[in-house]
Amino acid sequence: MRKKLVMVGNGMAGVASIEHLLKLAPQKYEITIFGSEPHPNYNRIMLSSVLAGDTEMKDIVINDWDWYKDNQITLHAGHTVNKVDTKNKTVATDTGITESYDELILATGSLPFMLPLPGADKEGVIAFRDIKDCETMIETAKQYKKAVVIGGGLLGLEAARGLLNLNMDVTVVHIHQYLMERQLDQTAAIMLQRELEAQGMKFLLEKNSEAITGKQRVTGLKFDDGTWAEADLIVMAVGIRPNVALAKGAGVEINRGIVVNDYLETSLPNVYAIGECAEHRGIAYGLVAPLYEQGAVLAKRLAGVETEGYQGSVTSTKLKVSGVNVFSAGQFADDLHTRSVRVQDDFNGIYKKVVIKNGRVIGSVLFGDTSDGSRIFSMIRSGEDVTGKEKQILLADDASGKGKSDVELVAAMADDEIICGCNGVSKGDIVSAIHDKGCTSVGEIKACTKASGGCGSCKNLVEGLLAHTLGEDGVTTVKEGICGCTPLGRDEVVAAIREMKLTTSKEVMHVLEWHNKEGCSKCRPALNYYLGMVWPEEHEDERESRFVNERNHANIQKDGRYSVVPRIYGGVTTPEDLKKIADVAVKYNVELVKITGGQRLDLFGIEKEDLPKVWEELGMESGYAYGKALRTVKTCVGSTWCRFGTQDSIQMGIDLEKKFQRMNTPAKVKMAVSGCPRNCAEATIKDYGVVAIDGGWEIYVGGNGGTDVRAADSLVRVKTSEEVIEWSGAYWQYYRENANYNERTSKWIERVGIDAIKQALAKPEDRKALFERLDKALSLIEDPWKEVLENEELRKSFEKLEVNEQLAH
Ligand SMILES: Cc1cc2nc3c(=O)[nH]c(=O)nc-3n(C[C@H](O)[C@H](O)[C@H](O)COP(=O)(O)OP(=O)(O)OC[C@H]3O[C@@H](n4cnc5c(N)ncnc54)[C@H](O)[C@@H]3O)c2cc1C
Ligand SMILES: NC(=O)c1ccc[n+]([C@@H]2O[C@H](COP(=O)([O-])OP(=O)(O)OC[C@H]3O[C@@H](n4cnc5c(N)ncnc54)[C@H](O)[C@@H]3O)[C@@H](O)[C@H]2O)c1
Ligand code: SF4
Ligand code: FES
Repeated sequence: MRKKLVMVGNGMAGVASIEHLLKLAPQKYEITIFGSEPHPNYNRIMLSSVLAGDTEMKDIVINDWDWYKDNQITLHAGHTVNKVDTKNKTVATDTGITESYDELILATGSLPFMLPLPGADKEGVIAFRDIKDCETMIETAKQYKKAVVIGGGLLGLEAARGLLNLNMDVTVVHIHQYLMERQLDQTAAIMLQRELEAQGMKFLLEKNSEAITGKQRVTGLKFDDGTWAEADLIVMAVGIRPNVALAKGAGVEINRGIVVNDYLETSLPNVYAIGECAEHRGIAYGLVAPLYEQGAVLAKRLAGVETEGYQGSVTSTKLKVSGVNVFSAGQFADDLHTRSVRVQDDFNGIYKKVVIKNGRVIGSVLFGDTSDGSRIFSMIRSGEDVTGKEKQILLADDASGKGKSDVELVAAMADDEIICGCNGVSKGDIVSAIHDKGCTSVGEIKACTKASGGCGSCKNLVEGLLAHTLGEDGVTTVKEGICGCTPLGRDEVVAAIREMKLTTSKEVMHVLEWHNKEGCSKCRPALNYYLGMVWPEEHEDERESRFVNERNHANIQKDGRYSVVPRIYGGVTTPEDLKKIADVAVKYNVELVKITGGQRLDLFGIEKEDLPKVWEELGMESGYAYGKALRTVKTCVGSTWCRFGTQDSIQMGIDLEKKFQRMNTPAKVKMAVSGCPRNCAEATIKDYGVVAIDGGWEIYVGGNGGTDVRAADSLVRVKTSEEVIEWSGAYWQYYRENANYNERTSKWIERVGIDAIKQALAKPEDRKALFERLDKALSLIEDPWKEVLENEELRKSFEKLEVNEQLAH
């Protein structure tokens, strides 16, 4: 006789455990499952993707009706168990079904916390927890416009992104000073907020909701500061509470959740609890990875297989919002006993932080680039000693000191270890898909096993496992799109812009079927650049797509104020200009005047609202110190003053700067001119360097003096100054037309090879055509400072700091 196993709750944790049990002891139990929801077991995580329109409801079913039949499981879907009689070992449902058990699993999950606000029972006030909520939102969006999401945590932001995709006007109301405070520090949260605002989300921070207004249906949300927000739909995403009512009624010990030991046993015999309803060593988890780990242990216990028990989990999270990469793990906040390593790059929207205590990594926050996530998470879990290599965790260029590579990480994993937490896919499952189903790419693994189809944070590990199993050559690498919003690469996008005559980012995203209709911080500035490059006349610069410095034509500093660098051609100034600069510096309390490495004067500590006045009073052109553009042309004194000089390097530098100022480029570019091979202007570590030689000039390209120092390659030797300008124009246009957005010339040349560039510029007629195209583009660009001064609306945008920007300071 088989023993009777009854499970209450047909959700992710419980059914995953049953799957394990069926593998370990297929015949041991006669299994009955009760579930309140009228569906077979589905992937709750993927509701965010369904809402965002990226996945269809039918694709999130984990085990369909047939699976229950095939495994002889009786499923009562749509029936809620409302009584457990532990004496007689029976359960009873609200629909009149009674079932006896030998072993009982409580897998009742959580309930969304609903703020007990007056009016919370009105039509249009919902949570985001199940298929029904998801369907309600999709239906509501067809009829109504204004959505308010209460709660700026993971769930709230994923709901908000989905509602935006449904064309609703979405405001997120958050009680805390910054978003996702349970997962992020303030720096990462501000970067996230900026990115989401750029996607169209609105935020009301530090707002305490007081009441919901409306008659039958909601009309708005009132706050305790007397303000109000209009709403046709309110989604509450303010956390969850373990669903313990049934267990409590049965006399099982409850704390926050149902208290369980390492074997998932409750205080009563033959009654187990698993998943979000359970509390193990004081923790009730709210993510699936720990629940799968619990499931494996419970399955062993029920199958009679030896297990050392569940030891608790370290968790990591990743926000599932297209175009935004956010990762958080462990203890990410600093305290007296921790020290951290951080990398912050506001220009590319990247922030990485690793928190270390007693020589061990205990937590991390990554924003913008989360590719290090699995590696760092593995360090947290293993507790390995990183003393002396702390900085290399984030900063090493190669793998040395960075810890294990993804291939090494997966190689060391046991077969039943979970690689994809979102979908509960183990290393063994993926290896089987590779061997038995012939999968050779991440896309194929996703299609076969669903691994990497959720938050995407396991993608590196899946890639590592493919490489480990098949060898590097056996893996099919699918070309990466320019960002997560599209599978298309740069060349395909640029070709489509040309061929289909696309002139706005919206058009590109629409016609090329971007997954995320608003784009993201990676593709929006890139598209704006490509469009401007291909259609200099037709494309209107999309200011909102640019990063903050380019929008404000000045460099934002650490303290939120700005620095201003006026154009000083060739690094040569005059007493009149110096006087003007000094006057402005005094008048606007400039705290620091600094001579830069590029021979310019940088005025630090200017308030945003003063920027237009400063520009007006300087009466000089913008030095573009903030832009992906020509920054500076550095010169040495040259033949006019220097006894070694063979050419007039100052004049050459001024001519180059006057000709190419305001030129937009894929990444910033710097030039230099030296009057003899002694090269005092350091021209061979510039993007474009000109060095005087006997009877002419030698032109160098692709140098870099920054993080990755690179000596420039010699491009050509020419005789006259006119030829220097001609080659320069052709070279710049070729770079503009062929490099990836954000690709410095040094990286570009390494990628395409100097010979290819020499070949492309070899013919005079090709150089002429390139030059003409650049000339055309340059003729259309105005000085950006002047543009602001002459445009009332633009000037106004500097007047007052917006609330959200104030926070960023
Ligand atoms: C939109 C969304 C996105 C998420 N994204 C992520 C993510 O990216 N990563 C992550 O790790 N986690 C995510 N989560 C959390 C994750 O879904 C949960 O941690 C997980 O589903 C919990 O599994 P569970 O089995 O404990 O509970 P559930 O999946 O909630 O299952 C419990 C089931 O029991 C049923 N039930 C309850 N009481 C009874 C009763 N008395 N009788 C019969 N049936 C009953 C419920 O109806 C429910 O179907 C997300 C959650 C949501 C809502
Ligand atoms: N990508 C993911 O991993 C993912 C996605 C969705 C949900 N989840 C999980 O689902 C569960 C529910 O998510 P959640 O975001 O609701 O929970 P949460 O507890 O992580 O976040 C709730 C947020 O709401 C805010 N809040 C609380 N009261 C508020 C109020 N009165 N007004 C405004 N804001 C208020 C809190 O400050 C908090 O940031 C969590 O366990 C979460 O981990 C995970
Ligand atoms: S590079 Fe030559 S010309 Fe220029 S300053 Fe140095 S020595 Fe003089
Ligand atoms: S861990 Fe989220 S998709 Fe794999």
